[in-house]
Amino acid sequence: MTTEHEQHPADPDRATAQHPADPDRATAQHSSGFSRRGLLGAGLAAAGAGVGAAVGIAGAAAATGVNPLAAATNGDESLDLSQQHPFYATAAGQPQGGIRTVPQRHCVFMTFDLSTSVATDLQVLLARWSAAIAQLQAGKTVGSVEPAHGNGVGADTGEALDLGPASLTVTVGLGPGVFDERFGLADKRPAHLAAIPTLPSDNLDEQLTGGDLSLQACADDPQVAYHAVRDLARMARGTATVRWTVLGFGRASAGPSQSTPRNLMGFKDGTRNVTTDDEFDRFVWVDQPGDGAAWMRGGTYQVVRKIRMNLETWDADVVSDQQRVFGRTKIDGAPLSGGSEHTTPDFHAAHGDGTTKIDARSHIALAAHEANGGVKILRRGYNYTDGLNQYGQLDAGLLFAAYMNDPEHFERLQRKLGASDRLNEYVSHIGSAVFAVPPAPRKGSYIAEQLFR
Ligand SMILES: C=CC1=C(C)c2cc3[nH]c(cc4nc(cc5[nH]c(cc1n2)c(C)c5CCC(=O)O)C(CCC(=O)O)=C4C)c(C)c3C=C
Ligand SMILES: [Fe+2]
Repeated sequence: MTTEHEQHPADPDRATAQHPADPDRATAQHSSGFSRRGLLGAGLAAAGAGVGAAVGIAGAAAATGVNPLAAATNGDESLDLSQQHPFYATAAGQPQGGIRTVPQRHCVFMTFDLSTSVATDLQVLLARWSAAIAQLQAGKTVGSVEPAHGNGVGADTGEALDLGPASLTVTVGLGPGVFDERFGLADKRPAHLAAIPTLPSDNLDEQLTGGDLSLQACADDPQVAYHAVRDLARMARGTATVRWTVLGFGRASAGPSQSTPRNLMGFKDGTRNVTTDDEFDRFVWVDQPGDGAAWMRGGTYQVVRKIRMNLETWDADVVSDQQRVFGRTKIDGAPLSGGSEHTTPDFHAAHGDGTTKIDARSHIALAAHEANGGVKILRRGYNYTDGLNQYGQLDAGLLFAAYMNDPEHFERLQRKLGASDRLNEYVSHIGSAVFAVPPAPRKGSYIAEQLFR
């Protein structure tokens, strides 16, 4: 598999935290210059080897369902909380972090309603957020925790002190409302930015839908991600109010060097995702931003859905049916047409009786690019839980976050999935929003500065 570090080796326009062409943005950096990765990895490997030797690896896996090899083989699972991603771009049109960035373990997503109708208030907020995010991604505070005057209010709430950058990225999005009549910015609206229409099977809660601004903070320490969003929300007081938020964990997508994680239904999620430079250029980055929206070149669109899972019903379903729902095996994530996880599914392969091995109403048969005019989207979701619902049942699901150069691509897929997907019996889309995500700013500038010129 190609690693992210091997991608875009010579294209400075695409140099980001993952792109080695630019040494400043070559990779996540160590704030201390000392990596614990090797030590942690070696420690885990030793622990795994010990377990394997004691009980017999295959025997343990069969008897308990626990894979004692996991710690030894998942090299990507060792964490280095001193790693940081730079916030500023070194050339025009480089993307913000949190899109192509190797998915971190935790994510806090929040949307805001603007409570002002003055464009300069929005401009000031974006400038203040940009400066603050640069600090936060470097593992610093956004201001004093202990003000000089004993009775002063701290600018930073302090709960991330000593935690390190933890690979934090904060991604800022602008919703359709930014371009309505309030701010005089209608002629700068990106070509494809519009509220997502009602789609089949939608069960949206108004309070979990929409927003004028979005923050997606992802980090390997949940407290670092939470602190970032909390202090940025604090900074927005008087200009924007919180609309809805979701705390995500256990990434439901994989970066190039990562093993595929599992969603709360127990299936590997993120196997067939957008990975190559060519796919990112074709399906994710905005190249044709539309009249007046040159400020969006190199950006993307973010579609977020809060999807509740009916886990009690799912857990009572037989595994063979669960596999039919997704079109893949549960343990290996292999397509039901055969092979292993990364084998290309054969949607025509049939049993002797003529029925296709991958059910035509399975999730992958309906979502695959082969069935959707070649369209792909980058999925970068997280699991979430809100505890228990009013009936004492598990309240949990998927914070589905996807990036694409035209939200119509999401709509196309969801129109089909919402109408026919076997998964619909077990899930309910309760939240939804769409945002334009501008490229990262250069140092001395801020997110979407060009929008206000
Ligand atoms: C509209 C887009 C999609 C929504 C909404 C969505 C919800 C959703 N997905 C899973 C679990 C899996 N999805 C998988 C594959 C997959 N899903 C989408 C799109 C949406 N999913 C696409 C485009 C694909 C790839 C299809 C392909 O090309 O084969 C899989 C299989 C493994 C993988 O490739 O990632 C799983 C598992 C859940 C649980 C869910 C809503 C709760
Ligand atoms: Fe899916």
